[in-house]
Amino acid sequence: MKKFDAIVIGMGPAGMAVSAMGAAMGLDILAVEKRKVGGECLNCGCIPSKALLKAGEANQIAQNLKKYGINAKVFTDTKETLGIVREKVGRINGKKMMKAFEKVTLLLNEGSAEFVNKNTIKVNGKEYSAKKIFIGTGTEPFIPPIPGVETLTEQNMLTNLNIFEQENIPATLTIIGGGAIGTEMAQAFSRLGSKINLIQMDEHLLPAGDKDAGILLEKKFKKENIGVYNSTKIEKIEVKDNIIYTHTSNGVFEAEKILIATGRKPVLEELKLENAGIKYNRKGILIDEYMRTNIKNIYAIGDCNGYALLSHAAMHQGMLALMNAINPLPLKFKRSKYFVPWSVFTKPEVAQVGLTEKAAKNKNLKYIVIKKDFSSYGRTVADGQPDGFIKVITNKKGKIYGVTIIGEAASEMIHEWILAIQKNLTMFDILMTQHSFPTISMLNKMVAEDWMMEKMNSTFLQKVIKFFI
Ligand SMILES: Cc1cc2nc3c(=O)[nH]c(=O)nc-3n(C[C@H](O)[C@H](O)[C@H](O)COP(=O)(O)OP(=O)(O)OC[C@H]3O[C@@H](n4cnc5c(N)ncnc54)[C@H](O)[C@@H]3O)c2cc1C
Ligand SMILES: NC(=O)c1ccc[n+]([C@@H]2O[C@H](COP(=O)([O-])OP(=O)(O)OC[C@H]3O[C@@H](n4cnc5c(N)ncnc54)[C@H](O)[C@@H]3O)[C@@H](O)[C@H]2O)c1
Repeated sequence: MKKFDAIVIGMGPAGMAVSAMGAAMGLDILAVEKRKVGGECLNCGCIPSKALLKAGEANQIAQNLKKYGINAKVFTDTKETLGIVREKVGRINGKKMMKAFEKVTLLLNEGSAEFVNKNTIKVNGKEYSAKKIFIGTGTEPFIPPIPGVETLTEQNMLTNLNIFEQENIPATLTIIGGGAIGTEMAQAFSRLGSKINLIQMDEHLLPAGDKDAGILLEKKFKKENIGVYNSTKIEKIEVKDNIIYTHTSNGVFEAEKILIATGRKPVLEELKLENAGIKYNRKGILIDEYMRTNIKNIYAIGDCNGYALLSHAAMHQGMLALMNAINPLPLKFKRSKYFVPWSVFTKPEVAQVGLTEKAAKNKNLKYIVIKKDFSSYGRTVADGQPDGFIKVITNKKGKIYGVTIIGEAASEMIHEWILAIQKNLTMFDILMTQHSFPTISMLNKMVAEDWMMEKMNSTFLQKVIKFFI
Protein backbone atom coordinates (compact mmCIF):
# COMPACT_ATOMS: atom_id res chain seq x y z
CA MET A 1 0.00 0.00 0.00
CA LYS A 2 1.44 3.37 -1.03
CA LYS A 3 1.80 5.87 1.85
CA PHE A 4 1.06 9.54 1.18
CA ASP A 5 1.98 12.61 3.19
CA ALA A 6 -1.66 13.65 3.20
CA ILE A 7 -5.05 12.44 2.01
CA VAL A 8 -7.78 14.94 1.12
CA ILE A 9 -11.38 13.69 1.01
CA GLY A 10 -13.66 15.90 -1.12
CA MET A 11 -12.51 18.36 -3.75
CA GLY A 12 -14.73 21.36 -3.05
CA PRO A 13 -13.17 24.73 -2.13
CA ALA A 14 -11.82 23.33 1.17
CA GLY A 15 -10.21 20.23 -0.31
CA MET A 16 -8.96 22.05 -3.40
CA ALA A 17 -7.17 24.61 -1.19
CA VAL A 18 -5.33 21.91 0.75
CA SER A 19 -4.51 19.87 -2.37
CA ALA A 20 -3.18 22.77 -4.45
CA MET A 21 -1.20 24.33 -1.59
CA GLY A 22 0.08 20.99 -0.30
CA ALA A 23 1.27 19.92 -3.75
CA ALA A 24 2.94 23.31 -4.29
CA MET A 25 4.82 22.75 -1.00
CA GLY A 26 6.13 19.44 -2.35
CA LEU A 27 3.84 17.16 -0.33
CA ASP A 28 2.73 13.85 -1.77
CA ILE A 29 -1.06 14.27 -1.80
CA LEU A 30 -3.87 11.84 -2.60
CA ALA A 31 -7.22 13.53 -3.22
CA VAL A 32 -10.51 11.62 -3.47
CA GLU A 33 -13.58 13.13 -5.12
CA LYS A 34 -16.66 10.99 -5.66
CA ARG A 35 -18.35 13.42 -8.08
CA LYS A 36 -16.77 16.50 -9.66
CA VAL A 37 -13.77 18.63 -8.78
CA GLY A 38 -15.04 22.02 -7.61
CA GLY A 39 -17.62 20.54 -5.24
CA GLU A 40 -20.92 22.24 -4.59
CA CYS A 41 -19.52 25.72 -5.13
CA LEU A 42 -18.48 25.30 -8.74
CA ASN A 43 -20.97 22.69 -9.89
CA CYS A 44 -24.27 23.42 -8.14
CA GLY A 45 -23.73 26.43 -5.87
CA CYS A 46 -21.89 29.76 -6.02
CA ILE A 47 -20.90 29.77 -9.68
CA PRO A 48 -24.06 28.62 -11.51
CA SER A 49 -26.18 30.75 -9.16
CA LYS A 50 -24.13 33.87 -9.99
CA ALA A 51 -24.29 33.07 -13.72
CA LEU A 52 -28.09 32.80 -13.45
CA LEU A 53 -28.34 36.05 -11.45
CA LYS A 54 -26.27 37.77 -14.17
CA ALA A 55 -28.64 36.49 -16.86
CA GLY A 56 -31.59 37.76 -14.82
CA GLU A 57 -29.93 41.15 -14.45
CA ALA A 58 -29.32 41.35 -18.21
CA ASN A 59 -32.99 40.61 -18.88
CA GLN A 60 -34.09 43.14 -16.28
CA ILE A 61 -31.95 45.87 -17.87
CA ALA A 62 -33.19 44.96 -21.36
CA GLN A 63 -36.80 45.25 -20.18
CA ASN A 64 -36.24 48.53 -18.37
CA LEU A 65 -34.19 50.65 -20.76
CA LYS A 66 -36.70 53.49 -20.39
CA LYS A 67 -35.18 54.07 -16.94
CA TYR A 68 -32.05 55.29 -18.77
CA GLY A 69 -33.99 57.43 -21.27
CA ILE A 70 -33.64 54.80 -23.97
CA ASN A 71 -36.76 53.96 -25.96
CA ALA A 72 -36.63 50.40 -27.24
CA LYS A 73 -38.94 47.47 -27.71
CA VAL A 74 -36.97 44.41 -26.69
CA PHE A 75 -38.22 40.88 -27.14
CA THR A 76 -36.38 38.37 -24.97
CA ASP A 77 -36.80 34.65 -24.46
CA THR A 78 -34.93 32.59 -21.90
CA LYS A 79 -34.98 29.15 -23.50
CA GLU A 80 -31.20 28.97 -23.68
CA THR A 81 -30.35 30.60 -20.36
CA LEU A 82 -29.86 27.49 -18.24
CA GLY A 83 -27.84 25.86 -21.02
CA ILE A 84 -25.51 28.86 -21.10
CA VAL A 85 -25.12 28.65 -17.31
CA ARG A 86 -24.08 24.98 -17.65
CA GLU A 87 -21.70 25.82 -20.48
CA LYS A 88 -19.99 28.44 -18.30
CA VAL A 89 -19.59 25.97 -15.43
CA GLY A 90 -18.12 23.44 -17.86
CA ARG A 91 -15.66 26.02 -19.16
CA ILE A 92 -14.38 26.83 -15.65
CA ASN A 93 -14.21 23.13 -14.79
CA GLY A 94 -11.74 22.51 -17.59
CA LYS A 95 -8.07 21.83 -18.18
CA LYS A 96 -6.94 25.19 -16.77
CA MET A 97 -8.43 24.50 -13.34
CA MET A 98 -7.14 20.93 -13.30
CA LYS A 99 -3.60 22.21 -13.92
CA ALA A 100 -3.46 23.26 -10.25
CA PHE A 101 -3.75 19.56 -9.33
CA GLU A 102 -1.19 18.18 -11.78
CA LYS A 103 1.03 16.99 -8.94
CA VAL A 104 -1.85 15.55 -6.91
CA THR A 105 -2.80 11.87 -7.18
CA LEU A 106 -6.50 12.23 -7.89
CA LEU A 107 -9.10 9.50 -7.50
CA LEU A 108 -12.01 11.05 -9.38
CA ASN A 109 -15.34 9.27 -9.76
CA GLU A 110 -14.00 6.05 -8.28
CA GLY A 111 -16.41 6.05 -5.34
CA SER A 112 -16.68 7.50 -1.84
CA ALA A 113 -13.84 7.41 0.63
CA GLU A 114 -14.42 5.64 3.95
CA PHE A 115 -12.16 5.34 6.98
CA VAL A 116 -10.50 2.04 7.84
CA ASN A 117 -8.54 3.48 10.76
CA LYS A 118 -7.02 6.84 11.71
CA ASN A 119 -4.35 6.69 8.98
CA THR A 120 -6.09 4.62 6.32
CA ILE A 121 -9.05 5.08 3.99
CA LYS A 122 -10.68 2.78 1.46
CA VAL A 123 -11.96 3.77 -1.99
CA ASN A 124 -13.59 1.20 -4.24
CA GLY A 125 -12.09 -1.66 -2.23
CA LYS A 126 -8.51 -0.33 -2.31
CA GLU A 127 -6.73 1.04 0.78
CA TYR A 128 -4.56 4.16 0.99
CA SER A 129 -2.79 5.61 4.00
CA ALA A 130 -1.23 8.91 5.04
CA LYS A 131 0.20 10.73 8.02
CA LYS A 132 -2.44 13.48 7.89
CA ILE A 133 -6.03 13.33 6.60
CA PHE A 134 -8.22 16.31 5.69
CA ILE A 135 -12.00 15.80 5.45
CA GLY A 136 -13.79 18.34 3.24
CA THR A 137 -16.98 16.54 2.32
CA GLY A 138 -19.44 19.46 2.44
CA THR A 139 -23.19 19.28 2.94
CA GLU A 140 -26.39 18.40 1.12
CA PRO A 141 -29.83 20.05 1.20
CA PHE A 142 -31.84 19.56 4.37
CA ILE A 143 -35.45 18.72 3.48
CA PRO A 144 -37.82 19.52 6.37
CA PRO A 145 -40.39 16.87 7.28
CA ILE A 146 -43.38 18.74 5.82
CA PRO A 147 -46.39 16.43 5.33
CA GLY A 148 -46.62 15.54 1.64
CA VAL A 149 -43.01 16.41 0.79
CA GLU A 150 -42.42 12.70 0.15
CA THR A 151 -44.90 12.80 -2.75
CA LEU A 152 -42.68 15.23 -4.67
CA THR A 153 -40.43 13.86 -7.39
CA GLU A 154 -37.07 14.83 -8.86
CA GLN A 155 -39.05 16.48 -11.67
CA ASN A 156 -41.09 18.86 -9.55
CA MET A 157 -38.97 19.28 -6.38
CA LEU A 158 -35.90 21.43 -6.92
CA THR A 159 -32.88 21.84 -4.68
CA ASN A 160 -29.47 23.23 -5.58
CA LEU A 161 -28.59 19.73 -6.80
CA ASN A 162 -30.98 19.78 -9.77
CA ILE A 163 -32.10 23.40 -10.22
CA PHE A 164 -29.35 24.26 -12.71
CA GLU A 165 -30.03 21.05 -14.65
CA GLN A 166 -33.57 22.15 -15.67
CA GLU A 167 -34.28 22.58 -19.37
CA ASN A 168 -36.60 25.58 -19.00
CA ILE A 169 -37.33 28.43 -16.64
CA PRO A 170 -40.53 27.31 -14.85
CA ALA A 171 -43.60 29.53 -15.36
CA THR A 172 -44.44 29.33 -11.65
CA LEU A 173 -42.17 28.47 -8.73
CA THR A 174 -42.83 28.28 -5.00
CA ILE A 175 -39.67 28.76 -2.94
CA ILE A 176 -39.44 27.55 0.65
CA GLY A 177 -36.69 29.47 2.43
CA GLY A 178 -35.73 33.13 2.61
CA GLY A 179 -32.02 32.63 3.26
CA ALA A 180 -29.17 33.05 0.79
CA ILE A 181 -30.33 30.38 -1.68
CA GLY A 182 -34.03 31.29 -1.50
CA THR A 183 -33.48 35.02 -2.10
CA GLU A 184 -30.86 34.66 -4.86
CA MET A 185 -32.91 32.09 -6.74
CA ALA A 186 -36.17 34.04 -6.23
CA GLN A 187 -34.74 37.10 -7.95
CA ALA A 188 -32.85 35.24 -10.67
CA PHE A 189 -35.86 33.13 -11.73
CA SER A 190 -38.29 36.04 -11.36
CA ARG A 191 -36.19 38.23 -13.64
CA LEU A 192 -36.07 35.38 -16.15
CA GLY A 193 -39.85 35.08 -16.24
CA SER A 194 -41.03 32.83 -13.37
CA LYS A 195 -43.86 33.93 -11.09
CA ILE A 196 -42.35 33.44 -7.64
CA ASN A 197 -43.84 33.08 -4.18
CA LEU A 198 -41.21 32.83 -1.44
CA ILE A 199 -42.37 31.41 1.88
CA GLN A 200 -40.32 31.21 5.05
CA MET A 201 -40.77 30.68 8.76
CA ASP A 202 -38.46 33.54 9.79
CA GLU A 203 -39.52 37.13 10.38
CA HIS A 204 -37.50 38.80 7.63
CA LEU A 205 -35.48 37.86 4.55
CA LEU A 206 -31.86 36.79 5.21
CA PRO A 207 -32.71 36.03 8.85
CA ALA A 208 -29.05 35.69 9.86
CA GLY A 209 -28.47 39.32 8.89
CA ASP A 210 -29.67 42.82 9.73
CA LYS A 211 -33.44 43.24 10.01
CA ASP A 212 -33.56 46.59 8.17
CA ALA A 213 -31.61 45.09 5.28
CA GLY A 214 -34.05 42.16 5.12
CA ILE A 215 -36.98 44.58 5.08
CA LEU A 216 -35.45 46.71 2.30
CA LEU A 217 -34.71 43.62 0.21
CA GLU A 218 -38.33 42.51 0.63
CA LYS A 219 -39.52 45.93 -0.54
CA LYS A 220 -37.36 45.62 -3.67
CA PHE A 221 -38.61 42.05 -4.26
CA LYS A 222 -42.24 43.16 -4.02
CA LYS A 223 -41.55 45.93 -6.56
CA GLU A 224 -40.33 43.19 -8.90
CA ASN A 225 -43.57 41.27 -8.26
CA ILE A 226 -41.99 38.55 -6.11
CA GLY A 227 -44.40 37.37 -3.40
CA VAL A 228 -42.75 37.24 0.04
CA TYR A 229 -44.47 35.54 2.98
CA ASN A 230 -42.57 35.71 6.29
CA SER A 231 -43.36 34.02 9.62
CA THR A 232 -45.35 31.44 7.68
CA LYS A 233 -45.96 27.84 8.72
CA ILE A 234 -46.12 25.28 5.97
CA GLU A 235 -48.89 22.82 6.77
CA LYS A 236 -48.74 20.37 3.88
CA ILE A 237 -47.82 19.90 0.26
CA GLU A 238 -50.17 18.28 -2.25
CA VAL A 239 -49.70 17.45 -5.92
CA LYS A 240 -52.77 17.29 -8.20
CA ASP A 241 -52.66 17.24 -12.01
CA ASN A 242 -49.01 18.28 -12.04
CA ILE A 243 -49.68 21.37 -9.90
CA ILE A 244 -48.05 21.63 -6.46
CA TYR A 245 -50.32 23.11 -3.78
CA THR A 246 -48.40 24.42 -0.76
CA HIS A 247 -50.84 24.85 2.13
CA THR A 248 -49.62 27.42 4.65
CA SER A 249 -50.78 29.62 7.52
CA ASN A 250 -50.85 32.41 4.88
CA GLY A 251 -52.97 30.61 2.28
CA VAL A 252 -52.42 28.07 -0.48
CA PHE A 253 -49.78 28.63 -3.18
CA GLU A 254 -49.90 26.90 -6.56
CA ALA A 255 -46.89 26.28 -8.73
CA GLU A 256 -45.44 24.02 -11.39
CA LYS A 257 -42.27 23.45 -9.32
CA ILE A 258 -41.09 23.97 -5.76
CA LEU A 259 -37.57 24.90 -4.61
CA ILE A 260 -36.59 23.74 -1.13
CA ALA A 261 -33.85 25.94 0.32
CA THR A 262 -34.22 25.40 4.04
CA GLY A 263 -30.62 24.91 5.13
CA ARG A 264 -28.07 22.10 4.90
CA LYS A 265 -26.96 18.88 6.57
CA PRO A 266 -23.50 17.25 6.54
CA VAL A 267 -22.76 14.15 4.44
CA LEU A 268 -21.10 11.84 6.95
CA GLU A 269 -22.54 8.31 6.91
CA GLU A 270 -20.49 6.94 4.03
CA LEU A 271 -17.23 8.17 5.65
CA LYS A 272 -17.58 5.56 8.44
CA LEU A 273 -16.04 8.03 10.88
CA GLU A 274 -16.42 5.55 13.74
CA ASN A 275 -13.65 3.36 12.25
CA ALA A 276 -11.21 6.19 13.04
CA GLY A 277 -12.98 7.23 16.26
CA ILE A 278 -13.89 10.69 14.89
CA LYS A 279 -16.62 12.51 16.83
CA TYR A 280 -19.48 14.39 15.15
CA ASN A 281 -22.97 15.66 15.81
CA ARG A 282 -26.04 16.62 13.77
CA LYS A 283 -24.35 19.82 12.53
CA GLY A 284 -21.08 18.25 11.43
CA ILE A 285 -17.67 16.92 12.45
CA LEU A 286 -16.46 18.32 15.79
CA ILE A 287 -13.26 20.36 15.56
CA ASP A 288 -11.08 22.50 17.78
CA GLU A 289 -9.82 26.04 17.07
CA TYR A 290 -7.08 24.59 14.84
CA MET A 291 -9.47 22.68 12.58
CA ARG A 292 -8.45 19.36 14.17
CA THR A 293 -10.94 16.64 15.00
CA ASN A 294 -10.62 14.73 18.29
CA ILE A 295 -8.18 12.48 16.37
CA LYS A 296 -5.13 14.69 16.15
CA ASN A 297 -3.85 13.77 12.68
CA ILE A 298 -7.30 14.33 11.12
CA TYR A 299 -8.69 17.75 10.21
CA ALA A 300 -12.26 18.63 9.15
CA ILE A 301 -12.52 21.72 6.95
CA GLY A 302 -15.26 23.66 5.20
CA ASP A 303 -19.00 23.04 5.40
CA CYS A 304 -18.62 19.53 6.89
CA ASN A 305 -17.82 21.03 10.31
CA GLY A 306 -20.90 23.29 10.20
CA TYR A 307 -19.14 26.52 11.25
CA ALA A 308 -19.59 28.80 8.24
CA LEU A 309 -21.25 27.43 5.12
CA LEU A 310 -19.34 29.64 2.71
CA SER A 311 -16.73 28.97 0.04
CA HIS A 312 -14.22 31.58 1.20
CA ALA A 313 -14.46 30.20 4.76
CA ALA A 314 -13.92 26.67 3.41
CA MET A 315 -10.80 27.73 1.49
CA HIS A 316 -9.50 29.70 4.47
CA GLN A 317 -10.05 26.79 6.84
CA GLY A 318 -8.22 24.51 4.39
CA MET A 319 -5.26 26.87 4.37
CA LEU A 320 -5.23 27.17 8.18
CA ALA A 321 -5.50 23.41 8.66
CA LEU A 322 -2.60 22.74 6.29
CA MET A 323 -0.45 25.39 7.98
CA ASN A 324 -1.21 23.83 11.36
CA ALA A 325 -0.53 20.33 10.01
CA ILE A 326 2.99 21.20 8.81
CA ASN A 327 3.85 23.29 11.85
CA PRO A 328 6.30 21.55 14.23
CA LEU A 329 5.86 24.31 16.85
CA PRO A 330 2.78 24.75 19.05
CA LEU A 331 -0.24 25.27 16.78
CA LYS A 332 -1.07 28.86 16.05
CA PHE A 333 -3.51 29.33 13.20
CA LYS A 334 -6.78 29.74 15.06
CA ARG A 335 -10.08 29.83 13.19
CA SER A 336 -11.66 32.46 15.45
CA LYS A 337 -8.90 35.01 14.77
CA TYR A 338 -10.32 35.61 11.32
CA PHE A 339 -13.67 37.32 10.67
CA VAL A 340 -16.02 35.59 8.26
CA PRO A 341 -17.94 38.01 6.03
CA TRP A 342 -20.86 37.01 3.83
CA SER A 343 -22.48 38.55 0.79
CA VAL A 344 -25.72 37.75 -0.96
CA PHE A 345 -25.76 38.61 -4.65
CA THR A 346 -29.32 39.83 -5.12
CA LYS A 347 -29.91 43.35 -6.43
CA PRO A 348 -29.43 45.16 -4.14
CA GLU A 349 -26.58 43.05 -2.77
CA VAL A 350 -26.39 42.45 0.96
CA ALA A 351 -23.05 42.11 2.79
CA GLN A 352 -22.18 41.65 6.44
CA VAL A 353 -19.15 41.36 8.69
CA GLY A 354 -18.92 41.26 12.48
CA LEU A 355 -21.93 41.89 14.70
CA THR A 356 -25.42 42.88 13.57
CA GLU A 357 -27.26 45.46 15.66
CA LYS A 358 -29.32 42.67 17.26
CA ALA A 359 -26.17 40.70 18.19
CA ALA A 360 -24.56 43.83 19.70
CA LYS A 361 -27.73 44.41 21.76
CA ASN A 362 -27.78 40.78 22.94
CA LYS A 363 -24.15 41.16 24.06
CA ASN A 364 -25.09 44.27 26.07
CA LEU A 365 -22.45 46.32 24.26
CA LYS A 366 -22.46 50.11 24.56
CA TYR A 367 -22.74 50.86 20.88
CA ILE A 368 -23.98 53.54 18.52
CA VAL A 369 -25.40 52.98 15.05
CA ILE A 370 -24.23 55.17 12.16
CA LYS A 371 -26.27 54.74 8.99
CA LYS A 372 -25.67 56.29 5.60
CA ASP A 373 -28.27 56.00 2.84
CA PHE A 374 -27.15 55.37 -0.74
CA SER A 375 -29.72 57.98 -1.79
CA SER A 376 -27.52 60.70 -0.26
CA TYR A 377 -24.68 60.11 -2.76
CA GLY A 378 -24.53 61.50 -6.29
CA ARG A 379 -22.93 58.42 -7.86
CA THR A 380 -25.53 55.90 -6.71
CA VAL A 381 -28.35 58.26 -7.69
CA ALA A 382 -26.73 58.84 -11.10
CA ASP A 383 -26.42 55.08 -11.55
CA GLY A 384 -30.14 54.72 -10.81
CA GLN A 385 -29.30 52.68 -7.69
CA PRO A 386 -30.34 54.91 -4.78
CA ASP A 387 -31.79 52.13 -2.61
CA GLY A 388 -29.43 50.95 0.09
CA PHE A 389 -27.53 51.84 3.21
CA ILE A 390 -24.39 51.19 5.21
CA LYS A 391 -24.98 50.56 8.86
CA VAL A 392 -21.95 50.54 11.17
CA ILE A 393 -22.16 49.31 14.75
CA THR A 394 -19.49 51.36 16.49
CA ASN A 395 -18.92 53.46 19.61
CA LYS A 396 -17.76 56.97 20.47
CA LYS A 397 -14.11 55.89 20.21
CA GLY A 398 -14.78 54.55 16.72
CA LYS A 399 -14.29 50.84 17.49
CA ILE A 400 -15.95 48.87 14.70
CA TYR A 401 -18.09 45.96 15.93
CA GLY A 402 -19.92 45.16 12.74
CA VAL A 403 -21.08 46.45 9.38
CA THR A 404 -24.08 45.71 7.16
CA ILE A 405 -24.26 47.05 3.64
CA ILE A 406 -27.23 46.71 1.33
CA GLY A 407 -26.95 48.29 -2.10
CA GLU A 408 -25.00 48.35 -5.34
CA ALA A 409 -21.49 46.81 -4.92
CA ALA A 410 -22.07 45.94 -1.24
CA SER A 411 -20.13 42.70 -1.71
CA GLU A 412 -17.06 44.67 -2.82
CA MET A 413 -17.38 47.49 -0.27
CA ILE A 414 -17.44 45.10 2.69
CA HIS A 415 -13.76 44.16 2.29
CA GLU A 416 -12.47 47.45 3.66
CA TRP A 417 -14.47 46.78 6.84
CA ILE A 418 -13.24 43.19 7.21
CA LEU A 419 -9.64 44.42 7.17
CA ALA A 420 -10.51 47.27 9.54
CA ILE A 421 -12.17 44.97 12.10
CA GLN A 422 -9.46 42.31 11.83
CA LYS A 423 -6.67 44.86 12.25
CA ASN A 424 -8.47 46.85 14.97
CA LEU A 425 -8.67 50.00 12.83
CA THR A 426 -11.26 52.61 13.84
CA MET A 427 -13.82 54.86 12.17
CA PHE A 428 -11.16 57.57 12.30
CA ASP A 429 -8.81 55.43 10.18
CA ILE A 430 -11.54 54.96 7.56
CA LEU A 431 -12.25 58.70 7.63
CA MET A 432 -8.57 59.53 7.12
CA THR A 433 -8.22 57.18 4.13
CA GLN A 434 -8.70 58.92 0.78
CA HIS A 435 -11.25 57.09 -1.34
CA SER A 436 -11.33 57.61 -5.06
CA PHE A 437 -14.31 59.74 -6.16
CA PRO A 438 -16.97 58.87 -7.29
CA THR A 439 -16.54 55.19 -6.47
CA ILE A 440 -19.32 53.50 -4.57
CA SER A 441 -16.73 52.68 -1.87
CA MET A 442 -16.60 56.43 -1.17
CA LEU A 443 -19.74 55.73 0.87
CA ASN A 444 -17.49 53.90 3.37
CA LYS A 445 -15.63 57.13 4.01
CA MET A 446 -18.87 59.12 4.06
CA VAL A 447 -20.32 56.96 6.84
CA ALA A 448 -17.10 57.56 8.83
CA GLU A 449 -17.56 61.31 8.25
CA ASP A 450 -21.07 61.01 9.71
CA TRP A 451 -19.58 59.29 12.76
CA MET A 452 -17.15 62.20 13.20
CA MET A 453 -19.96 64.78 12.78
CA GLU A 454 -21.99 63.00 15.43
CA LYS A 455 -18.95 63.09 17.73
CA MET A 456 -18.57 66.82 17.09
CA ASN A 457 -22.20 67.36 18.00
CA SER A 458 -21.26 67.80 21.67
CA THR A 459 -21.57 71.09 23.55
CA PHE A 460 -18.31 70.44 25.39
CA LEU A 461 -16.31 69.75 22.20
CA GLN A 462 -17.86 72.73 20.44
CA LYS A 463 -16.89 74.99 23.36
CA VAL A 464 -13.30 73.70 23.21
CA ILE A 465 -13.15 74.30 19.44
CA LYS A 466 -14.54 77.85 19.81
CA PHE A 467 -11.94 78.54 22.49
CA PHE A 468 -9.00 77.42 20.35
CA ILE A 469 -9.99 78.86 16.99
C1 LIG B 1 -27.00 27.63 -4.63
C2 LIG B 1 -25.79 27.92 -3.76
C3 LIG B 1 -25.13 29.13 -3.90
C4 LIG B 1 -24.01 29.40 -3.11
N1 LIG B 1 -23.41 30.62 -3.27
C5 LIG B 1 -22.35 30.92 -2.49
C6 LIG B 1 -21.69 32.16 -2.65
O1 LIG B 1 -22.07 32.99 -3.47
N2 LIG B 1 -20.64 32.42 -1.85
C7 LIG B 1 -20.18 31.51 -0.93
O2 LIG B 1 -19.19 31.81 -0.23
N3 LIG B 1 -20.79 30.32 -0.77
C8 LIG B 1 -21.86 30.00 -1.52
N4 LIG B 1 -22.46 28.79 -1.39
C9 LIG B 1 -21.92 27.84 -0.39
C10 LIG B 1 -20.70 27.05 -0.96
O3 LIG B 1 -21.09 26.35 -2.10
C11 LIG B 1 -20.15 26.11 0.08
O4 LIG B 1 -19.91 26.80 1.29
C12 LIG B 1 -18.84 25.48 -0.37
O5 LIG B 1 -18.99 24.78 -1.57
C13 LIG B 1 -18.30 24.54 0.70
O6 LIG B 1 -17.10 23.98 0.27
P1 LIG B 1 -16.59 22.58 0.86
O7 LIG B 1 -15.28 22.31 0.19
O8 LIG B 1 -16.64 22.58 2.31
O9 LIG B 1 -17.67 21.51 0.38
P2 LIG B 1 -18.32 21.17 -1.03
O10 LIG B 1 -18.16 22.26 -2.00
O11 LIG B 1 -19.70 20.72 -0.72
O12 LIG B 1 -17.47 19.96 -1.57
C14 LIG B 1 -17.47 18.71 -0.94
C15 LIG B 1 -17.03 17.66 -1.94
O13 LIG B 1 -16.80 16.43 -1.26
C16 LIG B 1 -17.25 15.35 -2.07
N5 LIG B 1 -17.49 14.21 -1.17
C17 LIG B 1 -18.42 14.12 -0.18
N6 LIG B 1 -18.28 12.97 0.49
C18 LIG B 1 -17.25 12.31 -0.10
C19 LIG B 1 -16.63 11.05 0.14
N7 LIG B 1 -17.00 10.25 1.15
N8 LIG B 1 -15.63 10.68 -0.68
C20 LIG B 1 -15.21 11.47 -1.70
N9 LIG B 1 -15.76 12.67 -1.96
C21 LIG B 1 -16.76 13.08 -1.17
C22 LIG B 1 -18.48 15.91 -2.75
O14 LIG B 1 -18.78 15.20 -3.95
C23 LIG B 1 -18.07 17.37 -3.01
O15 LIG B 1 -17.51 17.52 -4.28
C24 LIG B 1 -23.55 28.46 -2.17
C25 LIG B 1 -24.23 27.25 -2.03
C26 LIG B 1 -25.33 26.97 -2.81
C27 LIG B 1 -26.02 25.64 -2.66
N1 LIG C 1 -24.16 34.29 -1.45
C1 LIG C 1 -23.82 33.34 -0.57
O1 LIG C 1 -22.86 33.45 0.17
C2 LIG C 1 -24.63 32.09 -0.49
C3 LIG C 1 -25.59 31.81 -1.45
C4 LIG C 1 -26.32 30.64 -1.31
C5 LIG C 1 -26.06 29.78 -0.26
N2 LIG C 1 -25.12 30.08 0.65
C6 LIG C 1 -24.87 29.20 1.81
O2 LIG C 1 -25.73 28.09 1.76
C7 LIG C 1 -26.30 27.86 3.04
C8 LIG C 1 -27.69 27.32 2.89
O3 LIG C 1 -28.56 28.31 2.36
P1 LIG C 1 -30.13 28.20 2.56
O4 LIG C 1 -30.73 29.38 1.89
O5 LIG C 1 -30.59 26.84 2.21
O6 LIG C 1 -30.32 28.23 4.14
P2 LIG C 1 -30.37 29.42 5.20
O7 LIG C 1 -30.01 28.78 6.47
O8 LIG C 1 -29.63 30.59 4.73
O9 LIG C 1 -31.93 29.82 5.24
C9 LIG C 1 -32.90 28.88 5.59
C10 LIG C 1 -34.27 29.47 5.29
O10 LIG C 1 -35.22 28.42 5.31
C11 LIG C 1 -36.33 28.80 6.13
N3 LIG C 1 -36.91 27.56 6.67
C12 LIG C 1 -36.26 26.53 7.27
N4 LIG C 1 -37.13 25.55 7.58
C13 LIG C 1 -38.36 25.96 7.17
C14 LIG C 1 -39.66 25.40 7.21
N5 LIG C 1 -39.89 24.19 7.72
N6 LIG C 1 -40.69 26.13 6.71
C15 LIG C 1 -40.46 27.37 6.18
N7 LIG C 1 -39.25 27.94 6.11
C16 LIG C 1 -38.22 27.24 6.60
C17 LIG C 1 -35.79 29.76 7.14
O11 LIG C 1 -36.82 30.60 7.61
C18 LIG C 1 -34.74 30.52 6.30
O12 LIG C 1 -35.36 31.55 5.60
C19 LIG C 1 -26.25 29.18 3.77
O13 LIG C 1 -25.94 28.96 5.11
C20 LIG C 1 -25.20 29.97 3.08
O14 LIG C 1 -24.05 30.07 3.88
C21 LIG C 1 -24.41 31.23 0.55
